[in-house]
Formats: sequence, structure tokens, C-alpha cells
Amino acid sequence: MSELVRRDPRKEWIARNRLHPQHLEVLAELGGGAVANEWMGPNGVMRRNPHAVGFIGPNGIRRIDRSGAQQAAQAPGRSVEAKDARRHVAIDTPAFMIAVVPDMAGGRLSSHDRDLLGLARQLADADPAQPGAVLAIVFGEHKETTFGEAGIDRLMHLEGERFSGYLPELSVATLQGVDREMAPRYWLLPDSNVGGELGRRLAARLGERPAAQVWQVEADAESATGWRCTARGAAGRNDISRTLPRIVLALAECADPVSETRHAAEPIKLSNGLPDVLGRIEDMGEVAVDPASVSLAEAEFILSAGNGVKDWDSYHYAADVLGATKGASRVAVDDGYMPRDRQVGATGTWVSARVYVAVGISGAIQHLQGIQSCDKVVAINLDEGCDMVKRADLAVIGDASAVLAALVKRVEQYRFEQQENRDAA
Ligand SMILES: Cc1cc2nc3c(=O)[nH]c(=O)nc-3n(C[C@H](O)[C@H](O)[C@H](O)COP(=O)(O)OP(=O)(O)OC[C@H]3O[C@@H](n4cnc5c(N)ncnc54)[C@H](O)[C@@H]3O)c2cc1C
Repeated sequence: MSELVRRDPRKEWIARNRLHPQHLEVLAELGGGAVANEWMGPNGVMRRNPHAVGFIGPNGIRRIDRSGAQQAAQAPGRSVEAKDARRHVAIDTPAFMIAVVPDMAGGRLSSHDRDLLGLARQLADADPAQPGAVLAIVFGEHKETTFGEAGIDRLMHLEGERFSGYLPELSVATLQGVDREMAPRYWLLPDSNVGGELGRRLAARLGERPAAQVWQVEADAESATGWRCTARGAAGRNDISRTLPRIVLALAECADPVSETRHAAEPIKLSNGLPDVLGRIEDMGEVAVDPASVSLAEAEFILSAGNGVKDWDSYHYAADVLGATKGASRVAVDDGYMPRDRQVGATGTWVSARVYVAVGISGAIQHLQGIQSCDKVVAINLDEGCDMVKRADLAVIGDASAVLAALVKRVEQYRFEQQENRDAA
């Protein structure tokens, strides 16, 4: 008998439809068990039932788990269990390459980078008989450990002093070297400050007309490349649809990030060596930026205040000393302590900080939604049972003013010692 796995679209539909009378029975049959949220699909991909979140309370009403487990599981690279369920994919002899140059803000793949890698996978995996490989080119030092989970098959890491800082001439010359040697079918860069500039420079160097501000890419049999993209034009007032060109500068959410597979992220190098570039641009180092002027959506470190903050002067002083961008809960905003543009949450700004410190914030579901993508959450709260403490990676139980004062004291002491050491040297 043939070993081919036959798909049963009807059963798959029932497994997705929680209201179908045979839903649980079919879920169990597909290998998930009556209460499971996940089951293995016929092509080996783990399927997740999006409706099986939370639990049914004693009165029959569905309750959402606010412990943070759900958010943690959804965040990229966060949950070990989610990682383990991924299917391993190795593409030994790719039919072609898709080159991606992620921004690596703060030394890690940003959510924009992950969306772009999702788009790269979409292009690479379109023909399962002849899959392409996704090549990521990363400049400078990084702290990322989840390249494979993000969908990268080959990783070219250009490290060392030579590649740190703002070096557009060297970066473009290196990408040109990659283009000569590997001739990627597509180049994908984030249309951000860094990636947007690099992508435009690369397009000019290669003499190609890029598509900028791309927010959607779809298969289109009628177009010359088999793909069509839609980009924002006329200062965001119109959409422009065109055949997908070779160089694509894409916006965040241009595609779903990779979530079901894990790739090899095999290290590779340029066989012809790195180019020698006599740069005309010199990087004079970073300029200190006032954290208050950084938009919440882009902030890396946020000190957010809620209804538990009573001493507002100490809160503002702590944010200044720590160099943090200020955020707030809706109550703090409604009470007039913080401006409206500082509100974090479902009806405020969705933030993706590396560190989010919630001072006197209870962790209402609307607030937690806005911090799902934060890497590390620290809660300062009197109530050890509140939802923010459950969500946090680190919790300090105590009065907000006292904890902030102690934190400021430690930071000032540390800076004083550093200065003394420098003076002594
Ligand atoms: C449609 C809708 C949309 C909403 N959108 C948002 C949104 O986008 N963002 C948002 O934030 N909210 C939003 N809310 C409001 C949300 O439901 C909560 O009311 C709000 O987030 C609570 O703010 P809070 O945690 O600051 O205040 P509280 O819930 O009052 O919590 C205060 C916390 O401070 C702690 N505390 C008290 N005193 C101290 C102390 N001395 N030291 C340390 N801790 C202390 C308490 O233990 C408590 O945990 C929305 C609500 C609705 C209905």
C-alpha cells in the first residue's frame, strides 16, 4: 500500500472549527488529543488551534490566561516548548538564494527583520520541488541566538572592528561582492532608517530600480517574475502595484514571521574575500539622544508609570537618571499625570522594548497586549499577585517610590565609581 499521506480537507476544516460537533473527536484523531491546542498536519507542519486559548471557568465563561504564558509563547524565540515543536529544514542544494540584510537593532533581529525573513521564506519556498535558501548578511557584533528559528538557511556574519559603526560604503561594497558571487534572485531590506538607506545605495550601485515601502507581496502568474508587490506611494496616500523587482525595501508586517520551521543558519563566507574600500565617510561615534524625544514604538528601554506611582517627581527623576523613555498606563494618562502620546497598550502604543519596567501598573489585559513584544519585563508593585507580576521576568515587590529611590542611588553610586576609576587611570 502507498505510504503517501492523504489529506482530508474536511477533517482539517473540522479541526479548525471549534463549533463543529465533531471538533474534539477529529482533533484527537489527528493526533492532538481531545484537549490539545496543537496537532501534526499531514505535511509534517504543526497546526495550532487559535481558539483553544484560555480555559472555561466554573460558570461556563471562557477565561483568558493572563499569566503571560500566552504572550511568552507567541513572542519570537521566547518559548522553549514552541521551539521544540518546530520542524527542522535543511536546504543543501538550493535552486537560488534570497538575500536579506536585517537591521539588527540593538544586536538582535527586530520584529521588522523577522517579518522580512518571513517574506524571504515565502519567496524561497514557493516551489517545494525547487526550494531556495534564505541568506542573511549581518554586519557587526550581535547577541542573536535564534537565526535558525527566524528562517535563515545561510548566515554571513561580517564581524570585527572593521564592520562596527556607520559604514555605508564598505557595507554596499560587501553586498556588491555577495551579489557578484551568489547572484541572489531577490534582495530584501527593511525600509527603515538603516536598511532603507543601505537598500537605496545598493540599488544605485547595482543599477536596479527598487520597490520601496512594500507592504504586500503576492504570487501573480501574469507578472514577469511570478510575483507582484504593493507599495505605499504619494506620501502614503496611494498604493502602487507592480511586478516584484529584484531589490525590495519592505515595511514591517509585510509578511508573517516564521513560526513553524527551524532552519540551519549555516555560516558562510565570501570566497573571494572582503573588498578594500577607501571610505569618504568617517563614523565619529554615537550622539547622545534625549530619551524623552524617542517615540515609544522605537524605544529600547521604557520606564512606565501607572496608578501606583504617587511621587511623580521621583518617577521623572528616575527616568532621567536611568536614561529611559517614559511610558504610562491609561489611568496615569486619564488622571493627567502623563501626556496621551505616552500611553502603552491596546488603545495606546504597542511597544517592543528590550526592557520594559512597569512601575505601579496592575497588568490589565489592554496594557499587557501593548507589551507582548517586549523582551524583558520588570514589575515594581506592592501586590505580588497582580497580573503584571505574573507576566514579568523579574518582579520587585515594594513601594514604587522606595524602589525607584534605591535604584537611582545604585546607579549614581556606580557612575561615581566609574568616574573615579577613570580619573585615577
Ligand atoms: C476599551 C479599553 C481600552 C483600554 N486601553 C488601555 C490601554 O491601552 N492601556 C492601558 O494601560 N489601559 C487601558 N485600559 C484600562 C485598563 O483596563 C486598566 O484600567 C489600566 O491599565 C489600569 O492602569 P494601572 O495599572 O495604572 O492602574 P490600577 O489598575 O489601579 O493598578 C495600580 C497598580 O499599582 C499598584 N500599586 C499601588 N500603590 C503602589 C505603590 N505605592 N507602589 C507600587 N505599586 C503600587 C497596585 O498594586 C496596582 O497593581 C483600557 C480599558 C478599556 C475598557
